[in-house]
Amino acid sequence: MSEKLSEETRGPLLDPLMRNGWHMVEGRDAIAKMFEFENFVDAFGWMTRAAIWAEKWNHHPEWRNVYNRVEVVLTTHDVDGLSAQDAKLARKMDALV
Ligand SMILES: C[C@H](O)[C@H](O)[C@H]1CNC2=NC(N)=NC(=O)C2=N1
Repeated sequence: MSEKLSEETRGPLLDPLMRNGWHMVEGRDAIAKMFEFENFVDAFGWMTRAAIWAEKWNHHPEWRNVYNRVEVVLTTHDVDGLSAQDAKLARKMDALV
């Protein structure tokens, strides 16, 4: 079961992500990033690879694809905020680019 990140634990987990293009979503305890690819097929292929990990970890993104861009929002619905699962999936998404 995920736990909501505390003020003490969120810094070390989120700071590296913030340095890599992720940002807090205004008004939500969530992180977001816009991924841009060469074309639609590259974007969709990346989504497919990310989806396999999301399903394996039972932790799913909120995402929107328009042509070569994918806007991703990560938060943990079960705890109504950010958990370590979000940081883990964000790291994996960055690694899959
Ligand atoms: C029933 C199912 O295991 C839960 O709804 C899982 C599915 N995927 C999830 N994804 C995300 N982002 N947050 C969750 O709390 C979550 N919970």
